[in-house]
Amino acid sequence: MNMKKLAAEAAVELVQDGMVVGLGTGSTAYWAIQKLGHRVKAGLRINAIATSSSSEELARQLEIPIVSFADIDHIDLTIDGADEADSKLTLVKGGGGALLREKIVAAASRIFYVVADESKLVSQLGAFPLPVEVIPFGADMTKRQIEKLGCGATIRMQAGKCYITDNGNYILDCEFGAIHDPERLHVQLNAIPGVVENGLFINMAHSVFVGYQDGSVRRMEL
Ligand SMILES: O=C(CO)[C@H](O)[C@H](O)COP(=O)(O)O
Repeated sequence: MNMKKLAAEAAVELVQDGMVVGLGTGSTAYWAIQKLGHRVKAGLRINAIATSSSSEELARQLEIPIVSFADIDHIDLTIDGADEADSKLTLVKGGGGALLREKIVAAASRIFYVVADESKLVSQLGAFPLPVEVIPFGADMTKRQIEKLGCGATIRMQAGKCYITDNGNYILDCEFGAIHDPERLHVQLNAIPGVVENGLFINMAHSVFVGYQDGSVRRMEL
């Protein structure tokens, strides 16, 4: 059972003609973009804005019209994945390294739908290391400052080199353990010079569509 595909397709059913749609990043958002591609081929008229170069490339292959922020003043609906979601719909995101663009796009969206398989639902955030995007200059110092907040941080690597985001930055994966006060941590992290953004998405998601092993999809709302 492809739980990610089920959840993604349920959310894409709600996309309407004429919308500006935010395209997420990752293996669940992949299925949403595929489904949107099918719907566009069948006549759905939308414009889309992508949260990563990889999602933009996929959308272009599927002939989904792509716009930029210069062309629009808001996004109607964004569909994106998550690494963790709790019962308040607070999220940890950034496992795919796209958290900054994902947060910019989500913040510009009237509706933000999260799509996930059931493994992403948690009673307590923090088992997944929190991704934090940092400027390369002084990254080792920024890392030490972040660690003073009570975590071990690791610079994300890819093929033996520092992973570079679409924005030319590094990702620090920060192991805080249980995150009891996400609002406070969010403020503390973003106050550190060198931190661009962190992967906590608080009061942003309107619904989380969860795909289950038995083939059902449940929509979580507050
Ligand atoms: O935040 C993200 C990318 O930066 C993804 O949404 C998150 O990592 C979930 O990915 P997947 O759907 O592959 O499990």
